[in-house]
Amino acid sequence: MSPATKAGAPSAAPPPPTDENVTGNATGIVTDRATESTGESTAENAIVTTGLTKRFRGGQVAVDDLDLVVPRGAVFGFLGPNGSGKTTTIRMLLGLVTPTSGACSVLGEPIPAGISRALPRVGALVEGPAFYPYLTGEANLRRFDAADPRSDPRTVRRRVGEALDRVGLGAAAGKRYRAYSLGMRHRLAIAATLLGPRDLLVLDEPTNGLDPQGTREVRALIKEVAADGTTVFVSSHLLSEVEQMCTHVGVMRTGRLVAQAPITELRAGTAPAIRVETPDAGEAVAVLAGLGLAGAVHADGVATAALGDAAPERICAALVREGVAVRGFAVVRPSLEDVYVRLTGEGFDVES
Ligand SMILES: Nc1ncnc2c1ncn2[C@@H]1O[C@H](COP(=O)(O)OP(=O)(O)OP(=O)(O)O)[C@@H](O)[C@H]1O
Repeated sequence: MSPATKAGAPSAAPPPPTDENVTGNATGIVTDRATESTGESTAENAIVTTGLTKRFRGGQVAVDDLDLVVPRGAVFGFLGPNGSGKTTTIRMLLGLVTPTSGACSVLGEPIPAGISRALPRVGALVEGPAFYPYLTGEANLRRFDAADPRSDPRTVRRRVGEALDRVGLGAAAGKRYRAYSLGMRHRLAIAATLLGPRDLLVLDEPTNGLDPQGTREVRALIKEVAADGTTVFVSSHLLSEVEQMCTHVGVMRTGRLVAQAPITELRAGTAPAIRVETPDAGEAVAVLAGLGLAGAVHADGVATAALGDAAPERICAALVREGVAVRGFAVVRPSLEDVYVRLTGEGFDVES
């Protein structure tokens, strides 16, 4: 099997389901049953799933009754800890694994029935890239393209060149893959998803194993691709990453979707607070409470309270007026992690 086609290769043209690991289709995936039951338009949304469920042989429910809606044009962060069902969901969306029940549509096409119409417009990167180490980046992409029966060999030179330029590897096109840094390898994998015009990119943990610099590069690249109008569905277990890159987020936990919304909407659900660094934290709390701010407390030389409708500059002025030595003063917006903890009541394997 060539590296370009073996499971786990970045694939703009995933192979048909092998179903080596599926429990068959006892209840039958009703893929042509429209996803209308959710009332979500498959035309306006790049991905819609309804009750999507995957139970592996042995009874393991990897994905449980998933109703996912990814609007067109979004950078949708599919967030969840290890083992929460992200990859299995992505594999179902790409027709690589057959759902046990439920339905899904990609770019308005039911999967798997309409997969041949949807996939040419989808670039997908699932798990680790697999390229020939002794070939150049350009030659690897050419081989990769040749493995896609839908691609046109007459335009391969131009398309490969454009994809390499797009990911910033134009100058390194003639370098052997084995001489690429890890960041360059990830970029080449993304280039492989961009060998044709794509309406949707599906990227499974595209920054896995990258150093902070490489992570930043890939994040910037994803934003650039999205700015051109491509919808991006990207899985990650890193909250900070999703927060910096995505417009929308869906949070998975043990196979279930516990939240999905635009990031701004999720954050809006948690009120901002003020944070005062001072050696007079006890006095600061008294002043804050006196101003009517709720939840004023202090610990380790930091006084905090809910901001409410109060004007931060007035709070700061009042503290100084009352003789509190203000060393630091900030309005703290809740991070996605705060929201996640509030939603699920749990911590998260955060890595910033
Ligand atoms: N082929 C399989 N057979 C049996 N169980 C599986 C199979 N693939 C995945 N699972 C199980 O399904 C659950 C979800 O796995 P999945 O890989 O979808 O999670 P994930 O969120 O992508 O995790 P990670 O972030 O570690 O990649 C896990 O408990 C996993 O062990």
